[in-house]
Amino acid sequence: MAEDFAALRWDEPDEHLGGPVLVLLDQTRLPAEEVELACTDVPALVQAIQSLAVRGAPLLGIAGAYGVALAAARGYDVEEAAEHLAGARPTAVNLAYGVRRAADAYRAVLHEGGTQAQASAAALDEARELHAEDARGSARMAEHGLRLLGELATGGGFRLLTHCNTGQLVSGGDGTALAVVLAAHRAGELRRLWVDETRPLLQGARLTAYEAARAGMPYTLLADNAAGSLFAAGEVDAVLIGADRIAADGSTANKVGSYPLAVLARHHGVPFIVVAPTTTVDLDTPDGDAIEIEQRPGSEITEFTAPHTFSSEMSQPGGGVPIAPLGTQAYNPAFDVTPPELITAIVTERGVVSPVTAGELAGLCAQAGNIRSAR
Ligand SMILES: CSC[C@H]1O[C@H](OP(=O)(O)O)[C@H](O)[C@@H]1O
Repeated sequence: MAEDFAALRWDEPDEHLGGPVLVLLDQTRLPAEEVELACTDVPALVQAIQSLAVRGAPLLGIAGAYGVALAAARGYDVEEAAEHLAGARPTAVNLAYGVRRAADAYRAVLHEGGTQAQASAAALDEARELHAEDARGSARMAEHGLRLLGELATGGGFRLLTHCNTGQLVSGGDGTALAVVLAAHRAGELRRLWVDETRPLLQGARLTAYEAARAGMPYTLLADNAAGSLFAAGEVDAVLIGADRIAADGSTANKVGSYPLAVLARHHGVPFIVVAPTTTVDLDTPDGDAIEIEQRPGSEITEFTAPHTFSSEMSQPGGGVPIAPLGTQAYNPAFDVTPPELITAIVTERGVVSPVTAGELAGLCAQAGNIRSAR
């Protein structure tokens, strides 16, 4: 595969499949296999979202919008589809936002007396626009983020640590945090990318390493527990992470393990940078306590499932190799919340918020037109 690739695509009606198809690169099979999932109905897409075959906040929004378009094009109940899609995963605000964008476009045409076919076309147009917006936004985040690193770093190239996966696999473009890393690499300014493996689902080891290798980046994989020793050794110039929901006060929900990195970064005087589009900011969620954190099956902790079989067994107890005594209870939040005071800057497509305050964030979102939440 070339360095760039598409995490999803819309295929026009296929006579064998009875209509349009949303094709996903199945991220649960990476890096062992590059397998495509052809979603022809909403339950299949919801399952793909819940199993993380398609994942990452911005891409969830794009997939949600295409899911509404798929329902409309195939004659399913669009309101039911929108509710099912928006509720597939609770934390990433982009999912509900993308669903709402396409559903509102569909409803508007019907409200104005348009036909079902016209309304269906409007939903697809909105999904495609959201997809294109995300790609454009990704490029702008990379620019803003690279400029910020230049202001923060001391020359000689950046040693950046990242957590989870925030590249082309979560976006219509190069991603969010990893888009900044890729821009640094392309500018010859990436000295080292430290990649947290990101237990339990290993998005770092499986996906970020996959993207970094394809891009030819100098990267090193590490166990999540090893990050502290890198900070202590002075080997990290900045931490760059994505986000799933940013509350109005700047509290940021991201993959579990992000908050400890923020504490380490503060202790060691290392910039902790969140990179996310303004569509990830939810002004109706006042603070971190109000963010719903997805709790995932304990079997993801108590069992190890080889990546090549993730899609079939990930959330079914007994599917993997037990790494804890049978019957062990496990605590498995998919995300944690970093308070604004531990965040050096939030980089968006509209610019950089630093320090992170409610006023600065609201002002930036107003510029972006995102003055209401996904609800
Ligand atoms: C830039 S969005 C990527 C974001 O999504 C990941 O969560 P998941 O893999 O569960 O979808 C993680 O929080 C990343 O930071």
